[in-house]
Amino acid sequence: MSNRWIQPGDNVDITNERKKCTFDIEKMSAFIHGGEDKLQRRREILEYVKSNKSLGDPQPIEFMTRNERVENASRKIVEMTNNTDQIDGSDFFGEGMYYQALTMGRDLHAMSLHYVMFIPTLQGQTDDEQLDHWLSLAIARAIVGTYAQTELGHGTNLSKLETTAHYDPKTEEFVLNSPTITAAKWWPGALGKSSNYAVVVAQLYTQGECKGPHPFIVQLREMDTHKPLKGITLGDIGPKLGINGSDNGFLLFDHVRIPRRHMLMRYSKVLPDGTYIKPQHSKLGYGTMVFVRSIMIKDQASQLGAASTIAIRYASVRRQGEIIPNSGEVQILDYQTQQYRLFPQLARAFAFLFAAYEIRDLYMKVTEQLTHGNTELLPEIHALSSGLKSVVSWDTAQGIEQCRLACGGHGYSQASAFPEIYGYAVGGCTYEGENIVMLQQVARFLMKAAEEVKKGSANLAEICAYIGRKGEQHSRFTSVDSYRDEDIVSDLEYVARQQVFRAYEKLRKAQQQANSETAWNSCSVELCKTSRWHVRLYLVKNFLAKVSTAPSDLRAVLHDVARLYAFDIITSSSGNFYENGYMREDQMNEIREGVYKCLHRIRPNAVSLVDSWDYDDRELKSVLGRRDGNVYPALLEWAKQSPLNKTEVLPTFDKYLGPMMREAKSKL
Ligand SMILES: CCCCCCCCCCCCCCCCCCCCC/C=C/C(=O)SCCNC(=O)CCNC(=O)[C@H](O)C(C)(C)COP(=O)(O)OP(=O)(O)OC[C@H]1O[C@@H](n2cnc3c(N)ncnc32)[C@H](O)[C@@H]1OP(=O)(O)O
Ligand SMILES: Cc1cc2nc3c(=O)[nH]c(=O)nc-3n(C[C@H](O)[C@H](O)[C@H](O)COP(=O)(O)OP(=O)(O)OC[C@H]3O[C@@H](n4cnc5c(N)ncnc54)[C@H](O)[C@@H]3O)c2cc1C
Repeated sequence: MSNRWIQPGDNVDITNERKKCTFDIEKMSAFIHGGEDKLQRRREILEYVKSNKSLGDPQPIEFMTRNERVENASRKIVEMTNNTDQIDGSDFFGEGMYYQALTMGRDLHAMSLHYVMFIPTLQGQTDDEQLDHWLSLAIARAIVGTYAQTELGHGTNLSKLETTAHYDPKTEEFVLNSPTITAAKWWPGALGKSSNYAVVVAQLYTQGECKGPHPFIVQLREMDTHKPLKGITLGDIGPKLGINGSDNGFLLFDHVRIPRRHMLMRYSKVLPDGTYIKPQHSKLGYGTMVFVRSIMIKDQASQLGAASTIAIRYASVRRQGEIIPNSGEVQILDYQTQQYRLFPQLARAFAFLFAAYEIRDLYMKVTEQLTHGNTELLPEIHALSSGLKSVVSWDTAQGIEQCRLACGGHGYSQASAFPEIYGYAVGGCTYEGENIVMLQQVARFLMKAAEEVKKGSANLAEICAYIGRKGEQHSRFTSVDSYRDEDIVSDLEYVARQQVFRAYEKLRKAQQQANSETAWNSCSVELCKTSRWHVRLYLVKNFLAKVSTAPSDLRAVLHDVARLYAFDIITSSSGNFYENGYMREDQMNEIREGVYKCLHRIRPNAVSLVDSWDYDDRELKSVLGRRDGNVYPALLEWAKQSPLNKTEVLPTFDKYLGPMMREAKSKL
């Protein structure tokens, strides 16, 4: 079988790995990326990005100062968006995200929020007339916007946001104000220096009543000079753990007036006389968050896929220690512990990517239904996107760290790209709703389902139908080889269902003794566990179902990966499966053996599996993960670019170290 990943001059070990591959990598790449046509488009976009020198970095960004990073990112995003004819702009999830990942990397930039939240909010929250006016300006890039919701004092609890928008019917204007320091908007991406517009979420007051948080479009800076408008104070919030190419910002209003029609009025409205028209569903205004939570799943999967690619490739070229004495040092990928550390991360990346396709499809369905005023699926997409966002971003962050650790010392260097990948991805645990908080949103959905079941209703959404099923009292497991997909799912359903009812009963009891919120708080650890099990069950079910749709010659290898994902979940929570004698210790021990079997079976295909994700070096940006495996000369070249190496002797020597040593020597 031909293999496009093998080229002359490559490291011998990585080449040998690729020669061992038992499946068609191109076919696998097409399956992973949604079809041959999609794969072909990836290749065309890559070719274009590589051919346009202006889309490149003048030096590795790790060696740049923050100001240089912001400038470099701004230059590239303008060049990138000057050339959007290179992609199908309607395919944000596929071509848009790939084009931006290749060009911009993981440092974000002046227009990330413009594309990820500002434009989607205009699309989702404006009425027709507003859409006509604002969307064309935003798409043409005549204005650059962000999404300013979080404040210094409140991010999670939107009902307590402090920024106010008081309607004045005399002038038909809203007056935006930040009454306290804690009302300052804080965090919005590209707010500090780049954006001149923002969707600002503020408490709407009309006719003397507060109507809760609503979105408004607000001009922040003068069009020509880019100076802040009167009454507006804003700036950058300083360096962060990651995404330092983005100027996340702060913003305060001092009685700034905006026209009535700058309130986004697709769902809620304020009429000229101040009459408030409420939306059909109270959370329709939160739609952009649901959108971002949905696209985050793919983004997080890509980051974990990249980390796994780097670590697995590196483990195939790194030789250290002997397994059989005097027979030469082995590739570290041959250590079972290394496989145990890395292959589950790759398996997770697959599980998350396949879930990302599902949530994308559900999001599109919900959007379509909303155009007809149908809000039926809102609770389901809110629960699923919140749950996936939380579990996926957490596992991704932990997985990236495992990959880093598995690369030893070199994993700690920024040459590996791990610090950048981690700094970028771990933000996902916090933004778009702190994970623990979002898990509790899922739990609300699950507790309602449990209540329905208790009441004898069979009317549950498919996603939580397992809660109403009776299920087996004992696992059907007899041996790993005969452990069918439906048995795996049934075992996970048992544990997820048990946890739902454990939390439900605990909550019910607590509610008899305390008010609803206090009761909820006293059960919240169990409630979060419930949500995690629900999401893991979904991920496993979806992964196995997806594998069954793969071309037949890919199914065996993918099935090993999917089973590893499931077995890893089961064995790392064995206690839950022993409850009520559902599973025996000997059965669990067999499943544990199943993990080792999967590792052994995946080992020969490990490098080819990560090649199938189709990361180009341009996207990975990692010396350790480079396609050709020639890591050591590349590390030396990378280090030589350090600004500290521009001179043989640093001024600090003459200032500090030199005098110290000379003085010490003179005293001897
Ligand atoms: C032309 C092409 C060009 C191409 C260029 C392309 C360039 C592309 C660039 C691509 C880059 C790709 C990378 C993508 C990812 C990376 C992006 C990084 C950017 C990060 C940006 C971050 C932004 C933010 O963080 S914005 C701020 C987000 N904030 C939050 O999420 C706040 C969290 N809090 C909440 O959501 C709520 O307050 C909540 C849910 C905690 C509680 O709300 P509440 O009002 O107090 O409600 P509650 O009483 O608890 O519940 C009431 C009821 O309502 C239900 N509910 C709540 N929310 C929703 C919802 N959203 N939808 C539906 N229902 C909801 C809730 O469940 C309750 O229901 P019941 O139980 O029935 O009562
Ligand atoms: C990289 C990054 C980019 C961001 N970009 C934007 C942006 O573009 N626009 C924007 O508006 N915002 C943005 N944010 C802000 C982000 O959305 C918020 O930080 C996030 O929603 C969490 O809110 P918080 O900071 O108020 O956390 P807090 O709510 O203060 O959380 C602190 C702790 O309290 C816990 N906690 C809070 N409430 C509860 C509860 N009810 N029950 C149990 N535990 C609770 C949390 O679990 C957490 O452990 C960004 C943040 C980051 C890190």
